[in-house]
Amino acid sequence: MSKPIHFPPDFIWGSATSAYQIEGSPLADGAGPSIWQRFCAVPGNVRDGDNGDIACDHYNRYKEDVALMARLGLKAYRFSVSWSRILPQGRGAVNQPGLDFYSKLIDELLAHGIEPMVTLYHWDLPAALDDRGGWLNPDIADWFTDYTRILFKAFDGRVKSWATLNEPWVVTDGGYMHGTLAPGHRNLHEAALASHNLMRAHGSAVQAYREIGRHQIGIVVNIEPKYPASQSQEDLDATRRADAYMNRQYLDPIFLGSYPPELKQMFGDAWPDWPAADFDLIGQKLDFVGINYYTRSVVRNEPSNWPLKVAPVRQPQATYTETGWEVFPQGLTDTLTTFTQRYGPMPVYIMENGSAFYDPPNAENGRVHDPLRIDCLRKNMQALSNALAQGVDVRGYMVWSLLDNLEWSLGFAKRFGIVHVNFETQQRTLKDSAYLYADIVASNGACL
Ligand SMILES: N#[N+]C[C@@H]1[C@@H](O)[C@H](O)[C@@H](O)[C@@H]2O[C@H]12
Repeated sequence: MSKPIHFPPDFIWGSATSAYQIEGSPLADGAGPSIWQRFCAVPGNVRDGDNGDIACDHYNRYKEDVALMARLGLKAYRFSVSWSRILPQGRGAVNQPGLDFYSKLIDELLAHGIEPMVTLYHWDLPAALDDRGGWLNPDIADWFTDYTRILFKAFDGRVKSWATLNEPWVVTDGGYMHGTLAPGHRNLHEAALASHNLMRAHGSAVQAYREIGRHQIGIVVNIEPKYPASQSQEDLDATRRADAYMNRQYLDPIFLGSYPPELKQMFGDAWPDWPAADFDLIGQKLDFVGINYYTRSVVRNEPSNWPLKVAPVRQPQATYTETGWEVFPQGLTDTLTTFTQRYGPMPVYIMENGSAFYDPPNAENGRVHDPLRIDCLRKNMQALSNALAQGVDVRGYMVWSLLDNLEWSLGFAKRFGIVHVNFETQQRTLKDSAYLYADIVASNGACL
């Protein structure tokens, strides 16, 4: 029987997006190109040749979208800042119209009683910095810190929640290990170097915030809990490797002062002995951790698979989303309890959770019925409540996503929004899941 669903009275309900996925107008008002602009321009990189030139046109429609958030009763909105709007060359001269856009967005949110939660880096590195090596250049820790200082000084009076990075694992695994995401490299040595430089940049930005900021700062990581396909030693070892690579790689250096030993075993000479001083920098105290949870994976040993030698095992009875992810709400509970057990109690936000299903508007009444997304949402709410009942200090939940948007290399075909976007007309239509989410927010989950 399901346990009673309960959320703390001050639980923060919101939604999440990212700049390149929704804003459009990537070069407007003096902005510089990002690596995603370049990546999308290479034929074959993005499904259907899609790109962020228009996306949800949020750059021009942000007031309409904030009004949508207010209609849903959201208490918070997690968005990212495009680095190359602020610093078109990634460093040097500030582009004031870029700052002005985010200042107006923040004021619009505050005017509607919606807390802005800012992600400083959500994958759209300025192309000019990639020309200087990007995340492979150790100087990027200083470049990133200089960029974040500009935002801290400009917005910390109005923004009370900052996250340095979004999903560093995806940045390195997609961008440098497998080449499926910008900047499209496939190099084991580069993946290790990018990963470590991301963490150095994270620590340096937190250090800068402690000099300037007055509120809270954290990091957002994706966690995909790993479950062994069998109790054989090979599968148990494979599961540990997968967990070390995807989950512990980013939280261990922050909270435990070292990387999981499995990484050196997997990467070999591609994984140097990093300087001890780097871990002092990376290990800056955080005010919260943001966790993005979507799915789990069941893992078996697969010696032929470079470089982790693991393979996922599809679960025959399970429901899978359009992105091929198993619907497994128990994994959300397990992620949260495991986090607390490994790193100790601390404030956690679910900064992304959602599902991609294709639900076209009903031809007769224009409504968007999305029963599978509603089923996922209900089950994840139960799982979240169960984690809270087990003592995990979860402070809030941001549904991914407010709007259907550019799903990176999957283009616009994969729709995560609780609000449907017609990308021809830019018409927004609340899906049935948006109405349910509004009820959840209004009742603090009591409607479930
Ligand atoms: N795929 N998928 C959906 C979602 C993606 O759209 C976000 O930008 C990422 O932070 C994270 O991968 C999750």
